[in-house]
Amino acid sequence: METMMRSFAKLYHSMRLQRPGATTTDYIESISKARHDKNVADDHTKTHPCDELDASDTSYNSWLIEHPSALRCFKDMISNAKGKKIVVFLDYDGTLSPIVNDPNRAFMSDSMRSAVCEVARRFPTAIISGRSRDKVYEFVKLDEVYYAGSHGMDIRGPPRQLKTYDGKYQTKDFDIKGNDYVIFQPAQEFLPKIKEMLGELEKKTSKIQGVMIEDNRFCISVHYRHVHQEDYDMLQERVQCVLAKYSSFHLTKGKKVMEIRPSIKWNKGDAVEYLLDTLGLASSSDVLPIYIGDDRTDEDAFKPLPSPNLSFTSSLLRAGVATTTSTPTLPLLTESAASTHWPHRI
Ligand SMILES: O=P(O)(O)OC[C@H]1O[C@H](O[C@H]2O[C@H](CO)[C@@H](O)[C@H](O)[C@H]2O)[C@H](O)[C@@H](O)[C@@H]1O
Repeated sequence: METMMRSFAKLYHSMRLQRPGATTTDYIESISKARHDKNVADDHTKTHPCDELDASDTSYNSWLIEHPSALRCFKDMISNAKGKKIVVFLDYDGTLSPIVNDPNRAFMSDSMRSAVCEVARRFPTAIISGRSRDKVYEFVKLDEVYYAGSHGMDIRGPPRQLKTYDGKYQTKDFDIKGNDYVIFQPAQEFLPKIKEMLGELEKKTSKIQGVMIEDNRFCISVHYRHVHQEDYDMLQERVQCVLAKYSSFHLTKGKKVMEIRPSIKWNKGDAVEYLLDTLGLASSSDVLPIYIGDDRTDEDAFKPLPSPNLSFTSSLLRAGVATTTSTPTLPLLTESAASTHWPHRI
């Protein structure tokens, strides 16, 4: 218990420190201030209950009761973990690395790497990111961790074939040390279209200053952090124009980024379930999965987590990240509702 507490404390400490100007004492207090500071608010947080309501607001307070912050309830969380098998899921951008202007330079600090490594040596740990799996590995460089890239559509997980998929989408893999894995890629059939779309997006947006298109393998990110606000409409129209030709794709929104994803019912939450299943822990009542993330797509991952009384939000991390950006928002074009059954298209 003691060692478990130390490993998590180290991880939380690293997350707190990556927030510019953060100290361990001002952390919680700064959140409500950040919500009202127009200069530091990130577009992404505006519609979140945590950000629209005042700390004295009763609905905000009741929301907090249902979604206690992991940092504020750290001790409770640890005592709830007594006797449980812990599995740790982590987002990358904004969680293990700070939000920075250049997506190619979102490096992880050495102290964060060592904290994640320590946690991963004690508990099964996976990083689930919107980035390509290779890119996240390039940043993290830890072999102790499982990786899921492309919002969970590219998983390198435990070597367990699942009957549910009848061998479909699963291929065997191993690393240089001879460790076995299974790669799970439920969106393989979309790869040719994604390649095509990448070319079209690059052509259509090349004249708009500041656009950056990132190939995340099973999805595409169109970054607009450096685009002039007066060009937002033009960018939006051009992306929409390309997307209109590809009916089996849809858009979701992140921090100053539009994410183009295949329309299948598969997100970070499904990746969490898949990993628990392949770890042989899906139906065990003594399992405590912990997910830490800062973005809206991470909320998909909270959904499959069991018993609400053991679920904690990372709203403080969200607010912490929100203070690092200040540019205005590009409205979301479309966001499809997820259907409930795999393998539906959505
Ligand atoms: O699921 P995640 O790992 O959080 O990935 C979401 C997006 O993260 C990255 O973009 C974000 O971080 C960049 C670096 O700090 C920042 O410059 C950008 O504005 C953010 O949106 C990544 O580059 C995207 O591809 C992911 O979709």
